[in-house]
Parts: sequence; C-alpha cells; structure tokens
Amino acid sequence: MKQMSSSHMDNIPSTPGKFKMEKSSYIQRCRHSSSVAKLTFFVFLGLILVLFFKSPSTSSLSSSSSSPYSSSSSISSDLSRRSLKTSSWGGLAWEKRVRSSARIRSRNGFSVLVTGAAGFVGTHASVALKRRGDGVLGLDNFNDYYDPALKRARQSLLERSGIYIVEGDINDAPLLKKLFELIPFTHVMHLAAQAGVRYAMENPGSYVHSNIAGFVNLLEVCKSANPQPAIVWASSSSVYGLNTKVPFSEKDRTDQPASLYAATKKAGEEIAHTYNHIYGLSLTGLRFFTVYGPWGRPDMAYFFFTRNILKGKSIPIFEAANHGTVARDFTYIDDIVKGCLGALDTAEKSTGSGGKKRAPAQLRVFNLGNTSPVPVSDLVSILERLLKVKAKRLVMKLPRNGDVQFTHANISSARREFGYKPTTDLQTGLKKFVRWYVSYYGSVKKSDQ
Ligand SMILES: O=C(O)[C@H]1O[C@H](OP(=O)(O)OP(=O)(O)OC[C@H]2O[C@@H](n3ccc(=O)[nH]c3=O)[C@H](O)[C@@H]2O)[C@H](O)[C@@H](O)[C@H]1O
Repeated sequence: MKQMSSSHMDNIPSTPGKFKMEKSSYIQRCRHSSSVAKLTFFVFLGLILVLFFKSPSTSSLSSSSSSPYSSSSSISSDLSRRSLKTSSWGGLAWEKRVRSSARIRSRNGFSVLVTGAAGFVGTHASVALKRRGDGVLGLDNFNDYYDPALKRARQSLLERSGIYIVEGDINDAPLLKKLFELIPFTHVMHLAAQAGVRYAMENPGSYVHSNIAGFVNLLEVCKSANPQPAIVWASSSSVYGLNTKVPFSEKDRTDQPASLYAATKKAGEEIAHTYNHIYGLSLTGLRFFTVYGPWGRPDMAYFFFTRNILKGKSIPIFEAANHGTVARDFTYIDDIVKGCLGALDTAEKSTGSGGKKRAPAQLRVFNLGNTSPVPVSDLVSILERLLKVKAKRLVMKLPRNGDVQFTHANISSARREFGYKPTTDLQTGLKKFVRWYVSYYGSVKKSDQ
C-alpha cells in the first residue's frame, strides 16, 4: 500500500482555501534572506495588531461566519479571525448610490433598510419591496458560511432591479449610524443572521456575534434614529424547541430550545421586548418555518439533497427513535415574502424620539409556516420524481445536534392580522426550485459546486 509521506501531509491545506507554505522552501528562504523575512514578519505582525486593536466597530466591518466545513469552536478565535477582515464605505459616489437605491418611487411608499439582503429571504424580499415602489437599501457582510458566489449572483440580480447592497456588518455602529444619517428609514427588514441549526455546534461564536450582538447593535442605532424606524425581523420556528404541542402556536412555550441557533433567536425575541419596552421601538418577529425555493441556501437539506442526488452521492435521511418520522412544515419563499410584506404594512410607527419612549409601541410575533408538515422521506421522493434520478438513501438516527423531530405552524394570528395565507405546496415549490437549480448550476455534470 502506498504510504503518505510527511512532506505530502504538510502540503494539505490547514484551512480550506488557505495553503501552508511548503516547509523546505520556507527554510531555504529564511536562510538566504533572513533580514528581509524578519522585516516582512514585523510589518505583517504590526498590521495584524493595528487591525486587531482598532475600535470594535471598525474592526468587525465585514465580519463573517466561517464555512460549515471549517471548525472554529471558540468564540474569541472566531471574532479575532473576523476582525482581520475589512470593508470600505463612504465618499460622495457611495452616498449617491445609497440615496438612489433608497429613493421611494410610489405614493406612500416606505424606505426600507434590508439587512442580509444578499441572503435567500433578503434577496426575494428586497425585490418584492422594490417592485411595488418602496425605496430599498441592502446591507450584507457577504460572509462565507456558504458559497459567497451565490450571494454575489443574488447581488447582481438586485443591482438589475436598482437595489444597492452596502457591504458591511450589522455590528458596525458607525456604518449603521451613517446610513440612518443619509436616509430617514421608515422601516428595517432585519434578515441578517447566522442561520443553520446544526452548524451552531461547530461555530457557536458566529451565532452570538450575528444573532445577539449584531441585533443589539442594530437596535441601539434604531432607537437613537430620528425618526425611529419600525422593525420587522426574522425569528425562527426553532424557538419551539422541545415543545410537543402541535400545531405550534405563538402562545406555546418557547423556553426549551434544542440548539444554540434556536436559543439565540429566542434571545432575540426577549431583546426585542426590552427595546420595545424601554425605547418605544415597534418590533415584529417572524418565526419562519424551513423556508425553501429558488436562490435558496445550499446548507439546507432540500438543496444539498438535490445536489447529491444529481451527483449520484448518498443522502443522509434522519429518522427519530423507533423509526419515527421526521417532518418539517416546509414553506415556500413566495409565501414567506408575502408574510414579510404583510407584517411590514401592518407595523405601526415606533413611538420614541431622542432615544426616549414617548408612548407604548407595538410588539408582535407571528408564525409564518405552511401548515402542512411533510416527512423528509417524502421530500426526497418528490425530488426523485422531479430530477428523474433515484436517490441513494442512507437512513440515519436523528443526531443530537439541534434537530427537532417535527414542526407544524398554526398561522391563524398572521392570517388575522395581515391575511397571511400560504398557497404553494411542497410539490409545486420544489418544482420551481429544481427548475432554478438546473438553470443556475447547469446540467447534471456541471453541478459541481
Ligand atoms: O425553521 C427554521 O427556523 C429553521 O429552518 C431550517 O432548519 P431545518 O428545518 O433543520 O432545515 P434543514 O436543515 O433543511 O433540514 C430539513 C429537514 O431535513 C432533515 N435532514 C437534514 C440534514 C440531513 O443531512 N438529513 C436530514 O434528514 C432535518 O432533520 C430536517 O427535518 C433552517 O436551516 C434554519 O436556519 C431555520 O431557519
């Protein structure tokens, strides 16, 4: 059997995308030009220190979550890694783009700041708002949690609709303040978040950074803005955690999260309460139920199942104890967008000014689901029919890493408040997704992302 030499092992990238310098050539270079190497080293070290000790706001400009395939389990290491990244903003040309994108083009239109605009829901919601004449400005840090090329493609899509995405992080207070100085946003559609239930065990820090610290930073800026905007933001069905009463109603308990992701979304709901209570911010949390569709997230099961089925690779299908069914209330993106817009349209104004509450303000939370859970094995059968390829099913025990067995939304509250009524079943929605997938990634052989 062929043995792997240690030098070969040394050449394996330590982190995806980052290559170690080959040892022997490194030693040689050190011997032959030690002074140059020392100088370079100290300049490099200095640069790192300067970046590291910059104010937190500027140092976290373009923070990102790492890829789900890299592992970084400590919060501090994750944040210091983020702090090495920078992005630039400002200048007259930049301000002009910001103003133009946020310009309202219809009577009684809103001016909306959409955070996470290059994300799945963010892209769809931005287009829908722009289409009806609202002014839309995007904000996104383009992190590499999943393929940033997909985010860039979504960005191009938005650019064609006249929507500019500012590159920056919700933790960047000076940037947010600058945006509010330039535009008196009537609304914020806050969709930037670290998503994914299972990845929370790999990179807990990214959840705290985006879903808690980032959210608080955004609310701090919103509470001081004049006028204060109304905020609609993405919570999650995962807040129901180990709750067994179905369908899930907003009145049910949400104090047993099964993942850190869920815990940070639940924390977000409590934080929303605080900012509503103290500062009079109008806040509406939307509990999304497993959203899917064209331009979706590659880390989600329906997406990578499609990729793996086309490639002839096996797919892990989870089942609960005693062959129990695992099911999700899969909700099509267009239905979710209608819910987002309905929530925005019925959001009352914030009541504070000068950072002070002047009167009680609106505080809401709604389920946005499809109301018909489908077993994951049925989702796979639908994909098999649409792709005309038999899946290699690998049935596995539901891992204890944050997954829950079942989700099912009661949507009567959203229906009553803004007429939310999902109309797309899983078969129809997946058909649209598969059509997009094939057109985006090309033929089966080319779908090598
Ligand atoms: O509603 C939410 O709030 C969340 O929805 C989504 O989480 P989930 O419902 O867990 O979606 P997703 O990973 O697509 O797994 C779907 C199904 O496939 C099963 N699943 C998953 C992986 C796998 O390898 N095998 C498998 O059977 C798995 O057990 C599950 O039953 C968002 O990702 C999350 O960001 C959040 O928004």
